[in-house]
Amino acid sequence: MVVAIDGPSGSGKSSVSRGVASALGLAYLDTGAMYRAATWWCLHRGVPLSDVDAVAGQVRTLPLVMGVDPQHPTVHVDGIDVGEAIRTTEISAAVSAVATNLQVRAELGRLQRAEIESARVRGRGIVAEGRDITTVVAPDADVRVLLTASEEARLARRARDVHGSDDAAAVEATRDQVLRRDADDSTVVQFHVAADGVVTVDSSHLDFDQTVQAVLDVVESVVGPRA
Ligand SMILES: Nc1ncnc2c1ncn2[C@@H]1O[C@H](COP(=O)(O)OP(=O)(O)OP(=O)(O)O)[C@@H](O)[C@H]1O
Ligand SMILES: Nc1ccn([C@H]2C[C@H](O)[C@@H](COP(=O)(O)O)O2)c(=O)n1
Repeated sequence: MVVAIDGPSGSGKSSVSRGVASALGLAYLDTGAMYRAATWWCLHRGVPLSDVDAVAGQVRTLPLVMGVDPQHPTVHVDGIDVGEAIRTTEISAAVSAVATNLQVRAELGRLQRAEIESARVRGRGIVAEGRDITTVVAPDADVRVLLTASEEARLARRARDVHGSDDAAAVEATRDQVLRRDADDSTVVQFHVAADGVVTVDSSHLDFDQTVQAVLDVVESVVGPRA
């Protein structure tokens, strides 16, 4: 089974997808982490992100290994564990420059399809999440979900993650990472409105466990109850 989940920043894609994959015994692919790893690789190799062709060339050499265990997802580039390095504010602020490079999207989309196919062939199945999984990378996935939440909920969640608080100052300091990034990313990919056949789950008024359950309910409604 392939489950595709898209949504804007802070909607809960990564954490909810891991919960769903764990519950169903599926692998888990964080495609945002692949764009972050590509950004880390370009900066590590001194490639200016404004040079579209140089970035694309560098990404074609990306020695990326994604660990797809939902309990312990990992990201290695050239043998280096970059799991923490790709979550820094520096990478979060820079990643849209790489994610809006259409040559990079073609290359990473190819790698993502290969990961999904490899899980499928091994008979394990996978939950893959990002911005264009339901529409471009795996439009033929068995289950396709758009996970949304209000701007207010998304900013508060990210503020709590990064600043340990969702007071006004923390929310303000989070705007760039959430709303500016979504605005930039939206110039090349659409993840605010569900495409035909994609089921919307709005988590604005759900807690984490309720949101995982809501997605599991969608899976069950599409593929039937688990054995
Ligand atoms: N339904 C929910 N209610 C409350 N908090 C939630 C809910 N879903 C996720 N969270 C929390 O919100 C934070 C952001 O979630 P997560 O990182 O999974 O979002 P994301 O959509 O993957 O964001 P990004 O695209 O920016 O990486 C996490 O701390 C997560 O535990
Ligand atoms: N399928 C995808 C996945 C991610 N992106 C972009 C959007 C973000 O700016 C960046 C990092 O994603 P995150 O870790 O915050 O989910 O990658 C994309 O364009 N397409």
